[in-house]
Amino acid sequence: MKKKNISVIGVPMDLGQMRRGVDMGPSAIRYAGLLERLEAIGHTVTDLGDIQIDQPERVHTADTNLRNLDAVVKGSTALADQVKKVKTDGDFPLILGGDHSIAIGSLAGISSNYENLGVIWYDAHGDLNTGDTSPSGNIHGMPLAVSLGIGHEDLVNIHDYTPKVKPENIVIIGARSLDEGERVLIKEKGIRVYTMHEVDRMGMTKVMEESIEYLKGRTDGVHLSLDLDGLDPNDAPGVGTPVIGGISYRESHLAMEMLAEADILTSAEFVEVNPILDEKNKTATVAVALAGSLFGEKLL
Ligand SMILES: NC(=[NH2+])NCCC[C@H](N)C(=O)O
Ligand SMILES: [Mn+2]
Ligand SMILES: [Mn+2]
Repeated sequence: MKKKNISVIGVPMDLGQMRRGVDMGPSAIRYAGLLERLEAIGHTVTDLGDIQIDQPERVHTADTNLRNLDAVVKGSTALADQVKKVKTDGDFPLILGGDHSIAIGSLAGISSNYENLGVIWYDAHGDLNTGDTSPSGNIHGMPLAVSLGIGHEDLVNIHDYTPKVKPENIVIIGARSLDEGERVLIKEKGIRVYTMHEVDRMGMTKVMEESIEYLKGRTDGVHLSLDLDGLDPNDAPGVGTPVIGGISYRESHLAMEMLAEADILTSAEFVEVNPILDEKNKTATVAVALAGSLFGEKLL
């Protein structure tokens, strides 16, 4: 893989859901040795530090059931600004969450650079809810819908344009928990989804071969949004919304290695690491190991 200039951005965001601790994700991932690991491969790594996130009282904004909407909009905008700067410099943004609501800001900062940005959504969930379909009001269950231009106007219009992604440029991998409204949206928009059924049936090799082939043919850049709850909770226990029966540690390494070989990624994020729910920083350590594979680390 080509050597990259990687800019690391931490986003200590926990307002997109209700379990405290996920704001410490960026520290936990850095502590697990991310920067050293990527430098050892030969990349140039710059740590841009953390985006500042407000810590408001946990109240609903008056006219919406979206929890902490205003603070999420503010944090997402600040992240989008920073990501856009990194893209303008021609560097590779590597964003550390924080809950998955941060993908709203990541994609807002990235997508204006592309005609057809591809997105790989590696996740147990679809994160395709809106205020109307969400069972929880948690914005971390909405970022993919928001990026499609579907959802609250304050979220879809971050950086003054919408949509950020086209449905046909998205591939979801690892899904095993979808709400009714999300199922409807997937069918209506024709979004490509490899659920755990396909991962089991086809094997990760085929899933990744197909996904890479598909995105290569139609996109001019690809963002990886990796929710650690895409992995099985045995391998990644430190997440707020674990779902049993997930992608294994080994399958995940294979997926990352195949992405490295294809060298199609132009940005990436690792989200939902919650050190308080973790076992001795295992999940952050897994995130760093996967990042190693994603950026071309090889044993021999
Ligand atoms: N990024 C995540 N972990 N999302 C979990 C979402 C769970 C559920 N679908 C919801 O909307 O509340
Ligand atoms: Mn998830
Ligand atoms: Mn998610």
